[in-house]
Amino acid sequence: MSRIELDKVSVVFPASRHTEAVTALDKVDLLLEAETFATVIGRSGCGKTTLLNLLAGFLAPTAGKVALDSQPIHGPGVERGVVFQKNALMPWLNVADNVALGLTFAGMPKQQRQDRVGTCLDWVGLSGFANHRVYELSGGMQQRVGIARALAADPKILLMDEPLGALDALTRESLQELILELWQKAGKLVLFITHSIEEALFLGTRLIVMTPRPGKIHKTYDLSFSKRFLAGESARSLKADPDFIALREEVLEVIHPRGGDHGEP
Ligand SMILES: Nc1ncnc2c1ncn2[C@@H]1O[C@H](COP(=O)(O)OP(=O)(O)OP(=O)(O)O)[C@@H](O)[C@H]1O
Repeated sequence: MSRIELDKVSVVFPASRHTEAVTALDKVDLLLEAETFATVIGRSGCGKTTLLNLLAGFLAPTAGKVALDSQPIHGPGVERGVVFQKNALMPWLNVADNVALGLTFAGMPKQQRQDRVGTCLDWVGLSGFANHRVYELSGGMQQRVGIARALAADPKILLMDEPLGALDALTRESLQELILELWQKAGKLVLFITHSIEEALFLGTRLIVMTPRPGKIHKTYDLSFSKRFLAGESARSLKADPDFIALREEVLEVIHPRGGDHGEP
């Protein structure tokens, strides 16, 4: 059972010759329990990626504690899988070898590795593409490879930084549904950053709304739309639900206050 804990976490990027010091996160407290699907939304610069980088172990806090299962995070680890908007696949490797990359580094025996890669490709609907080069795949298929690669090592938590941000609307919707099905099947704790309020509301069981300067968690919401989707309701009817629309307006008001400044979310 995985559990993420942030205790009064601050991240300050020091001033440089050309820039002032930035408080990317200011005394952030957060507790995420196993099997939560946490979505994170907020204006550009509110500290979303900084939060994910702390959990991935790419960054250390300036103050406070970041822990996974009560153990402080000191650097990257196989128990944390990461998916980025640009999936950083190796173009000279085929799909299966890209998915196997971490397993190869970890020294997993070949047969076991092949079985695991086969399972993960099956999960993301790419069974027939194991021998394709990644440049032969569409953007959506490449993101599926990135997701399969992150799942291959069977991480406890999955960290996703705008994984669907570069995709067209239809591909994005189908991958949202795939990600929910994988989440249900694999039972991971997920942290998912997005700029789309609709996506954040649809996918999350816990929505984290952040505000900038300094980066803070403004409010969190417990949500049930994704569970209702997995129980059989259609995505379209959920997104038209009055509760969904009311929450969308409420969150929009925090991110883009009416009469306030109107930067990109
Ligand atoms: N390595 C760094 N050095 C200096 N400042 C940084 C660094 N990384 C991030 N920042 C600053 O910290 C703040 C938070 O950045 P972060 O990337 O976490 O925001 P974000 O919410 O993910 O933004 P976006 O939605 O645009 O990706 C921003 O003001 C950013 O300019």
